Amino acid sequence: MIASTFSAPTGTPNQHPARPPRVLSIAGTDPSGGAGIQADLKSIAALGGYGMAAITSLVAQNTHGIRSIHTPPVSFLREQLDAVSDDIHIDAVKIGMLGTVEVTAVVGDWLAAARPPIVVLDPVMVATSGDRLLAPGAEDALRTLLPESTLVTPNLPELAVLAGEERAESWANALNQARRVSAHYGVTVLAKGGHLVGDHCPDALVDERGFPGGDTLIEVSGPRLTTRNTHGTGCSLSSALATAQARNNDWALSLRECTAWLRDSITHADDLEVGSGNGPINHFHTLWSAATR
Ligand SMILES: Nc1ncnc2c1ncn2[C@@H]1O[C@H](COP(=O)(O)OP(=O)(O)O)[C@@H](O)[C@H]1O
Ligand SMILES: Cc1ncc(COP(=O)(O)O)c(N)n1
Repeated sequence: MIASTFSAPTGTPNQHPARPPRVLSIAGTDPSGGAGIQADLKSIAALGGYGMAAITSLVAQNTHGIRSIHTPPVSFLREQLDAVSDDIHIDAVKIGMLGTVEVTAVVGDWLAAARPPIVVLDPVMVATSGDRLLAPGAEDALRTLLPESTLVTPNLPELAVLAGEERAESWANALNQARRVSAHYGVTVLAKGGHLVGDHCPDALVDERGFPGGDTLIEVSGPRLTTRNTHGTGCSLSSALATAQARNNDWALSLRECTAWLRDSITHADDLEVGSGNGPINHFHTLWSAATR
């Protein structure tokens, strides 16, 4: 069921038709399962990919917020990354929480050596709960990864930091900010409307260099859903996009596929009843409902 739901239409470029795309998440943990590496692996699997994970930081957190963060020695992160790339052809990388300047530098060095074909950077700075996930002063280090990335997926506060500007208060301003970041760093930017108010949630891919066909904007929009269970939506969308793009090689198709899946996962988030704070989304709603049909 899942294969027919998410397989690319006939005629769409598909680099590896014979096997699922291999997607490596480089991110922090969420032992309550809603965000970070745990959300990434679920999202990669839900989109039909083979998920792998190298951990930057161990985060004691739940649906209410973050309690503490333990960062293992960065030499050990490099060992994890090399262990994967020495053995396995990686189709796409998703980068989430980096946390420190040192971790960011190790990931940058590894990217330069391993050269994965698709790099989706979710520039995680602050959790939904308001807790910091990036050390103060590490923003400049994070910016150095932008030219090495295929796609960067900031939420509105993160987009403002990347642009070095005030936070956009309208969708039109967010798109203009995304255009400036794209032009300055030579990267595709996903502008996300989740942090705006209004009855719709727009998302758009922006690339000032132009997508194939010449457009610089690919926009989608859906109704804003009423739920407090949106923990990990940014993590989930970025790893889903890395997976879909490795399969489709078509950003417009990947964005439509992933936002439709995310909307379904948010719509059915309340069914999970996990935790008493901001709970996770329902990553496998499509698969589970197909299994019981
Ligand atoms: N209440 C909601 N209803 C529908 N979509 C949402 C809702 N909240 C977030 N989204 C979607 O979730 C994704 C992540 O958005 P956002 O909340 O802006 O990022 P982040 O999780 O990184 O803070 C976007 O595609 C956004 O449109
Ligand atoms: C390890 C890790 N990475 C990212 C997030 C952000 O997720 P959210 O903004 O939905 O809280 C998080 N809470 N934990």
